[in-house]
Amino acid sequence: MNCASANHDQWVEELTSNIKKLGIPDLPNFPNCYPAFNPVDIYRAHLTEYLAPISGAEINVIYNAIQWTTTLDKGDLILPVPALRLKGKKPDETAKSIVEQFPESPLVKKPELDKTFVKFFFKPEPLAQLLVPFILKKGIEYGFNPLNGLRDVSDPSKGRKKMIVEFSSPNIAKPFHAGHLRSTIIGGFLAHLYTGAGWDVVTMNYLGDWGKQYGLLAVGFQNFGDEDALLQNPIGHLYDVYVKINAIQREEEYKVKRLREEAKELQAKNENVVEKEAQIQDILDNGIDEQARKYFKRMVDGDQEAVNTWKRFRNLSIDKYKQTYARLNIQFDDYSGESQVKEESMQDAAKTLADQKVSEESEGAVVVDLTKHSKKLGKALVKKKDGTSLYLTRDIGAITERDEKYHFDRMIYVVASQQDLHLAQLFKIVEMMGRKDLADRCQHINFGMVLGMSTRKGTARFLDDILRDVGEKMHDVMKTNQAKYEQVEDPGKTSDTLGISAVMVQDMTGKRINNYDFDMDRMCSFEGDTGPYLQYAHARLCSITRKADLDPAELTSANLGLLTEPHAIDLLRSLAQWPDVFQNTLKTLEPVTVLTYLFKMSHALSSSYDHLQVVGSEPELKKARFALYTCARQVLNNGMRLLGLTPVERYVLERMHKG
Ligand SMILES: NC(=[NH2+])NCCC[C@H](N)C(=O)O
Repeated sequence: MNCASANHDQWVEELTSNIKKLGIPDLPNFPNCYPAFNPVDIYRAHLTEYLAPISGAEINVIYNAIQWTTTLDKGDLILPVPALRLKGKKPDETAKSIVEQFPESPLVKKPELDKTFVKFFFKPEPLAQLLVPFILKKGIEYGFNPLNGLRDVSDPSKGRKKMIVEFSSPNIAKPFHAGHLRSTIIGGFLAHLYTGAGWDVVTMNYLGDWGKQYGLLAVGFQNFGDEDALLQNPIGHLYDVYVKINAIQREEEYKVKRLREEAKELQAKNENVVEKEAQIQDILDNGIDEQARKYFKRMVDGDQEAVNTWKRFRNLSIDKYKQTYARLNIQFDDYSGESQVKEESMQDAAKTLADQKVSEESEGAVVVDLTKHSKKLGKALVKKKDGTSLYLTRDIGAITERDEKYHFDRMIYVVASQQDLHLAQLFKIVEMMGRKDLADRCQHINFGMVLGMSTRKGTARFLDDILRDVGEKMHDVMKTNQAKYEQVEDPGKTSDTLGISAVMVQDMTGKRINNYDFDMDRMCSFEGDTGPYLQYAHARLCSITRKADLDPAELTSANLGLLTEPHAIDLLRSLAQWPDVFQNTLKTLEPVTVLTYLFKMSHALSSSYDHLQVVGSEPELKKARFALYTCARQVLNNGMRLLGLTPVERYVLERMHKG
């Protein structure tokens, strides 16, 4: 996607000659206008040129005022006249005079008036001539725009902007809960989004892998660890070990409490408490909690053996995570984590906070009083009485380290909204340290909860369990159509992919901030806007390609003037919107923006099948329709990949070929 490449130059030449044939003299050149990436920008520029003399508004204002529409009955592009900010003129009158004076255009029909709006509809034939070769040429890049990420659009040599997306970030030896699942899905999507926009994206996983509880885990392993089990299933085994040792620790805690009460009672009766106190002291000195504390201290002090054991647990867990992430099309460039934050960076930050009188001592601990800025932010603890760091302290150290290591232009933290306060405190403290520049480059992307996520066998613990369950469910469903089932090459793999799509699409169906119910039946259903439905739409297009048995190279010679039916035209109009949907998604940062579009497009597609048959049509018509469906498949494929889905080429389901 190098815009300076010979490939790109050749494409620009081709496109220029193509639009000349349509009566447009040259490719437009405006700020925010990317004709080589977004065909609708050619229309925007064309409309701007026609609107300038008749509206009296300024060119840039007009260009930016022209909007895309979410439903095609509103037109392909729409001009809200008030957005032209023409002083002293009534918008409805201006709109009327624009409609009356708008000259005959090679690209759009006569505009329509709708109160203070002017609606523009694309002429079908030029649209087909412009769009189909455009999509065929751009292929897997259609819709994406690598120029968005340039530091300076007029000078690509200044390089691309750098983005860190921190997401997923599970805690080792703890369950991978729904919050991590959502962070993984949304973060993966954001990474694809910014990569598609030409940013230089670093994906980062910030593991929860530090703190006294990891000393506890090591002690647990000394007691209950099993080498074979560890190697076979590190995540599951470490979790089991953790649960066991944690139970003992709790028991001891409870025992101390009870002994203390008993000692109190004895004291009240003036009896001897020496024995009870010795028992209490023994637990406090030698119990699991103290062992864990000592072990963690060894880790902090860099004791080789302790550190190595810890590294092993961590590395084995990461290897396993990697396999699971790969199923979701996700790779991390950087497995960082709380354990990786240097003591030095935390101390530097602590010193700055103290020097600037931002932090203060409070009963032996160190706090930052944020209530001066906002009551909601409260007082944040940054150092415990015993001098050890906290989750927040480590995040403060980490943010400065990342800045030094990556010099990022922006960083996104994809974390559940339960941690809104934590991240707000983090950003505020960084600002108060005199690093507003750094805080301003960071953003918290939050999301709501998943309710009732459980597997067939009980409460969900790990991502793998969830994916296995939905995969099995999809497999069952596929088997209900035995004849079709037999055509699927690797049903296990296909059902796995479908299951993953089901989970992901359900997750992305609402706005991020909304909670939703984890509903396995609904997400695996083919009725309604689900992952399997989207996969079905894609697989069906692939099947058309197979059956048409045409050489893709022949498509360039298709007679696109034959695409005249309303269904064909509406499908083309919908396909033209995809680059604008992508641009809009960069603003909303919501996967649902993409998903809503893909479902709408798929519906247009499915209602067109009966009207636009490929097999059995005249050869020329067959070719033209095949070109149209090839474009639709490309757009669906690009959209699905942006969401992190793996489009399947062949699969079966109950309602197959119903539509
Ligand atoms: N920089 C951060 N604090 N990222 C979020 C980490 C999430 C944390 N490991 C948890 O599970 O709650």
